[in-house]
Amino acid sequence: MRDGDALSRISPARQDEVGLNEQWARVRARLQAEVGEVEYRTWLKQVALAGVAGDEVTVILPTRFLRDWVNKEYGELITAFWQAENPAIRNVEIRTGTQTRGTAPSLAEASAPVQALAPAAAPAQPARPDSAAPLDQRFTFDTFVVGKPNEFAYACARRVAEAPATPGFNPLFLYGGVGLGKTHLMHAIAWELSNRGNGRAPASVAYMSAEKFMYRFINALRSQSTLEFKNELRSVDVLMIDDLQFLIGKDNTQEEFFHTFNALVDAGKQIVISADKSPSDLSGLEDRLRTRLGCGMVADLHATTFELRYSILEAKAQRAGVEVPAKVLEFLARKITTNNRELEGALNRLVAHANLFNRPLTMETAHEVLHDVLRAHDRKISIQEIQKKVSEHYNIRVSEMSSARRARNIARPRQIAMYLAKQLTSKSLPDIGRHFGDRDHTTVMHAVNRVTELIAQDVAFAEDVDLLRRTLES
Ligand SMILES: Nc1ncnc2c1ncn2[C@@H]1O[C@H](COP(=O)(O)OP(=O)(O)OP(=O)(O)O)[C@@H](O)[C@H]1O
Repeated sequence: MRDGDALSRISPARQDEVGLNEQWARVRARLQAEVGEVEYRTWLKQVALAGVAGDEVTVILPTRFLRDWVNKEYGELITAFWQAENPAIRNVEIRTGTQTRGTAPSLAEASAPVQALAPAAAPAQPARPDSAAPLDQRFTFDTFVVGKPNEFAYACARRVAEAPATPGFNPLFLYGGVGLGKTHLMHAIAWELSNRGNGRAPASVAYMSAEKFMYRFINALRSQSTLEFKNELRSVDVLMIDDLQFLIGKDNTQEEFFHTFNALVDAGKQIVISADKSPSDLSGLEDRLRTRLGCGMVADLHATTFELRYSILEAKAQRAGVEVPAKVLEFLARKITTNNRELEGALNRLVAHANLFNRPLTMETAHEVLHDVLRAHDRKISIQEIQKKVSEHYNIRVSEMSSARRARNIARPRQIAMYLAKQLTSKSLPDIGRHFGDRDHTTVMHAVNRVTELIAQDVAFAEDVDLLRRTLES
């Protein structure tokens, strides 16, 4: 997008914030006028100004997909409009990121290098040593949905955040399967402790994965700075190590961790650990470490229930400001049962779709957008099962599914069964045809199209098919 020839004579841009915002408002208005309201709302409304550094403007978009699309389709237009506003601008950089304030950055930020501006991280990160990892701003107690499977772990985490290093809660050991919220709870504790009010000073918190701990330790060994590493870690109020199972088989790192652990607990500091198993099941960890890990509070995050999954989806959809019908939430909560990360990922895809196309979400859209995820979670519904259920529903004999009879009361249920076979199984059209009296794949395709049409035209018919689908999926 650079246009070096024409503009190389012009000095770097130094704009005050007001001027910058005004220019940006005019650029947006011109974009809107140029591409029209619908296109603007679909693709460009979410473009936000991140800042100006030298002769380069940086704008940001919330997703990579949007960034790439806007870059490809509108990059030149945005650059041209910026240059028309301000001839000192030579380049417009389009990145992913989110804006935390409604306006452009301050003058000090605007003249800082672009790399420092995007993507914007929201709340200030807590005081922590250099080796600690940043915290995810989304992982707070407010956004954690509590249900039967995680209420105990949540209560323990809350307790530690309110009164760290209370005997009986130190260390706090959180364990459970993949994606059940261990990291979320750890970050929530860290945010809480680092923003403490009521006259209490913010605690210094070091959160890192066990893997990072090991690499930091190895680096310290190499650069002969183990003393600094030890001092750095031992100076914190709270040490959190995520995914401790990574230390299995890493004897030297375990040893170092054991000493750090002891030094901190002896000094009255809080330790929070997460792992995929309980301390007693973490075979491969040294016995003395396992014993110490289990001597505080051990809390299990159990596999989620349908109710918890539904509540998580509901809360996340609400936060995203997108109306998702209860039927769609229920469908996702029934279908994606293994881990909350996948559940959230599926919802995010639906939300992005709804935002992009500005269309309400329906069951059809959910099936369309998430077909790959759903297929992976397929309960392996068989065609025979579908044929049986549909026959029962329409009160016909199962053998009619394969018969040559073309009477409407037989042919329509047969078409519905073919449609459901296409939707709910991963079988190909010829495969499906074979199960229905060796019919040709074009017959199956016709059935799928006909049922799709009828669903769009006839509400009662759509409800009938949906009911059958839900019965089969439950
Ligand atoms: N109870 C919950 N309420 C809201 N969001 C949740 C909940 N449980 C999990 N999540 C979300 O699911 C995703 C995965 O959670 P998290 O990363 O905390 O899992 P984890 O148990 O640490 O997994 P791993 O074993 O892979 O480290 C995150 O986006 C998190 O916000």
